[in-house]
Amino acid sequence: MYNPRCKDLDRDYFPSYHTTRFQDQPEPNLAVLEHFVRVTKLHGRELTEKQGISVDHLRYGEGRQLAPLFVFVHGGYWQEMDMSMSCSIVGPLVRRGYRVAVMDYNLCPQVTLEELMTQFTHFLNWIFDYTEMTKVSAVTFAGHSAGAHLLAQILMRQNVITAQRSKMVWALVFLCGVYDLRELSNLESVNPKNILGLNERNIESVSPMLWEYTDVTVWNSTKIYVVAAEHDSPTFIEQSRHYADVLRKKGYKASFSLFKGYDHFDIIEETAIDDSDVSRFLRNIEIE
Ligand SMILES: N[C@@H](CC(=O)c1ccccc1NC=O)C(=O)O
Repeated sequence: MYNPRCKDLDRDYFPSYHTTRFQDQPEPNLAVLEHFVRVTKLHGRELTEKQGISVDHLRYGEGRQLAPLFVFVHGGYWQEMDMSMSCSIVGPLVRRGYRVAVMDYNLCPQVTLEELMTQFTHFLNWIFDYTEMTKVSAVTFAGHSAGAHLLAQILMRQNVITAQRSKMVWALVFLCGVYDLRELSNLESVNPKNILGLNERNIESVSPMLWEYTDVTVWNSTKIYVVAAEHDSPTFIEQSRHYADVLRKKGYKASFSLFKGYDHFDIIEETAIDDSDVSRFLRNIEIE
């Protein structure tokens, strides 16, 4: 167990129960999630309405000059949220000279998690084709929660990610993710009626914590940041700490950090604010 003292795993795997905000509301967990959806959707709309940034699936830079690309993969435990709630991160990065790609993906149970993971590798392939076609200078990938889990595959798919491609990757940012799915696969709260399609046969192959990593050296120019929020559950925090350890022991340049003051949701909401702690962290990645 990631948190041996945990008495209620359902609770530990329900990020909204761990917020310290909205305590004056009858159900703070519902309030934090409702707030997250409202605020992140607003961030998306404001990009076009107030900030003059066009959000298609990709924002192209003016002309074809070299620019770094930032790719964001949203969370929602593979079954909720979509692109319209995933644009908070765009504004501050565009203002720093990045192009930003925000990924949309099929949700469970329309696809099983295994199918979604396969589709994610197609997305990675497409992104790298795009970087090659449009002269992107470097790429940073960030995933939140379930999106961090999906992103972990980038380290495994040598058939898609050639050495030349991994050298283009400045950083991988894993925000508040889960990397070992064994505990959550039987929780009705996270996997109702097994909509993720998990079983004993596939549980290890969908758990990045348990993978054998080979070809680590092709990633020696990529920094890996494994981040958890202070007000994530102890289980979530330990998953991140442990995953950073696993990666470091394999030889990756991986670090763990706990972001003070944030919960699972405002760590994303505040990516929309140019001088928030999380935006400052994302911005510093390029100069570290
Ligand atoms: N229903 C969950 C929501 C959730 O897990 C979640 C929501 C938005 C973004 C990320 C999430 N978690 C991981 O992917 C909860 O209330 O905590």
